[in-house]
Amino acid sequence: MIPGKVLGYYDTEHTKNTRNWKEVFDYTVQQPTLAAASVDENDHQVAHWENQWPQHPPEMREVSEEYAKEMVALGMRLMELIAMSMGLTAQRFEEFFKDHTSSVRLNHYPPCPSPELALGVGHHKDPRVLTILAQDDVGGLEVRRKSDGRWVGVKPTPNAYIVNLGDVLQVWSNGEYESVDHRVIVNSEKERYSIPFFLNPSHYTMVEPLPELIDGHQKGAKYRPYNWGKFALSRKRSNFMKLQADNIQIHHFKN
Ligand SMILES: O=C(O)CCC(=O)C(=O)O
Ligand SMILES: [Fe+2]
Repeated sequence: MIPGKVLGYYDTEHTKNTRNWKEVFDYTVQQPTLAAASVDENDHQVAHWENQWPQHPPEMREVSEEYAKEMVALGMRLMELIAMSMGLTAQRFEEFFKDHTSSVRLNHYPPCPSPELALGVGHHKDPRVLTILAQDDVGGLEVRRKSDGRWVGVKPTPNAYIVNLGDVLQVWSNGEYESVDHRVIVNSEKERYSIPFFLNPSHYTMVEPLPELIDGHQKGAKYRPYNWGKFALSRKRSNFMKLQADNIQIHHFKN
């Protein structure tokens, strides 16, 4: 990764300190996207992330931007429905998305000569609010079933999205809704494409259980507040490195 460049093309993504068998193109929805400049809690500087569009194909930028706009609209609609499902007003989550840091990722998983030795993406839970995933017909996404811990393949359904709840919703709901452990396996014959849209709050959002869901008693909160921008930046950095320790996760904020 070029220092300072956080968007665009790369093939060095890591999950839990292991390199993934894939290449990626990342772009954010807001231009520029306001983000934390450093992981230091006392540093209040704001970074401006700019997308890195290639010159070819020339229509890529316009098509990608239009797709992202539609994804935000769908994501916010889903947030209204999720809010209502929790007994909240439909607009309850709106305040967290004023300067949202949402992004789109174009994933390409090339065929792998030794698929038993690699993963397209190692097992993880999405750290964000929601993921709306489009995948082609190859398959490879697996979710871990809670009842027996087994990996279950998510069959591709034509013209359908897969919606994953992320860790931020788990915290907002005080653990009532859970993010799901998932991974991507690769195969030796076919390349695979997927396009996740990640709905993320504004960088300055303090993520914490909603007061009305813990009866206003801080004692009942299962998580301590954390700053989304600092958390996201710390995760993003560790995505490009082989670290000795696990990267930061919501369980680090558990009470
Ligand atoms: O490619 C996929 O199906 C899922 C990718 C994924 O889990 C992620 O990017 O967080
Ligand atoms: Fe994921």
